[in-house]
Amino acid sequence: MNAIVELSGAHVVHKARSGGLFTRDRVYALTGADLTVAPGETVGVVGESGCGKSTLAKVLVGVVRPTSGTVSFQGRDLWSMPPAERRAAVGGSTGMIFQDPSTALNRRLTVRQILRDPLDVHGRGTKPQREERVRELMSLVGLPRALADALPGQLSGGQRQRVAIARALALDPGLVVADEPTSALDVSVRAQILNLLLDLKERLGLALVFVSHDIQTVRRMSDRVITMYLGRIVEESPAADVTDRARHPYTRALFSATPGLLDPIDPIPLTGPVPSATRPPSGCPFRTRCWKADGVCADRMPDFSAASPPGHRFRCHHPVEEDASTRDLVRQNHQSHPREP
Ligand SMILES: Nc1ncnc2c1ncn2[C@@H]1O[C@H](COP(=O)(O)OP(=O)(O)OP(=O)(O)O)[C@@H](O)[C@H]1O
Repeated sequence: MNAIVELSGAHVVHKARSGGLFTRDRVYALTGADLTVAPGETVGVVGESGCGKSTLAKVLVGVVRPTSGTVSFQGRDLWSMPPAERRAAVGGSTGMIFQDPSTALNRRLTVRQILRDPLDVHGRGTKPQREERVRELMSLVGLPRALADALPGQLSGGQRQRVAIARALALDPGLVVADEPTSALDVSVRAQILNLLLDLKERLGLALVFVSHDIQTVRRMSDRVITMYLGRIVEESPAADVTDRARHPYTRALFSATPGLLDPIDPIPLTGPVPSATRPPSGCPFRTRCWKADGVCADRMPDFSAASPPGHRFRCHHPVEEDASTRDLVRQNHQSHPREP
């Protein structure tokens, strides 16, 4: 089946800023990302703050242009298209849902205007057809019609996020990218929004890329989980296996620290801070915190190795043994302290 979107060797490098001014330093937000999203699948993206999850999400929907590498939409290189064609391709294929609907929605526009805007911009249908589409979108996300003339400030947080979801769906995209879609919401409405996303995905056959700090939710929502560390994708694993069969030490450590996923055991400790994205370590970026690291890890970043089942791959010179339990890893970690190679 053709991929909806495919990244190949995508790098994003920003100029670093200090006190509002650019410095000579560079921030390596995304390094060599290869990723394919197929129709109908849900891909979860996990990793600590600053590891490049949002950057990856924005590259996937054409909001950020990679410094190098390619982004292909249905086989066509997005950034070599003329701008008008690119906008049409992005608008018609993808929708994005941001973390905070209060800032993502124009507070001066009514719900009806917010939902009609993408239809107007992309010239979809006649005026009455657009009005009908707005009604359809509101009903799709469970918003009462009476709210059509409300402003975002008159809605609850959950209702605002429903508007943002409806807007992302306006042009009937095949892919929706949701970047922390529930983290700004009250705990009581988070489950409703997640269930809505799952329901829409099923009903509309959407592919979903779901970025979240909440590892438990990512695992529950996704078919496949991508682990990122300091701008790099270090593992791709079927979601069902990611808790106790992931092969990258970082993925195992991340999931071991999530309450409720494993038997109550001590998490695998990670020593030291995440290094700066301005000066990432040589070789494998995780080596400075990894209990398995040695000289080769400092020399070069390993290529991806394939693991079972198909679709599982990781980048590590010293992967976790296939049958190692998290308890084994905690023990190993205690025995060998991470060394600076
Ligand atoms: N426009 C920018 N200019 C400079 N640096 C940036 C810019 N956007 C992102 N960065 C940096 O790039 C790195 C990756 O950022 P990104 O927002 O993608 O991470 P993240 O994993 O989504 O973080 P979080 O979970 O905290 O949202 C970080 O070091 C961040 O500070």
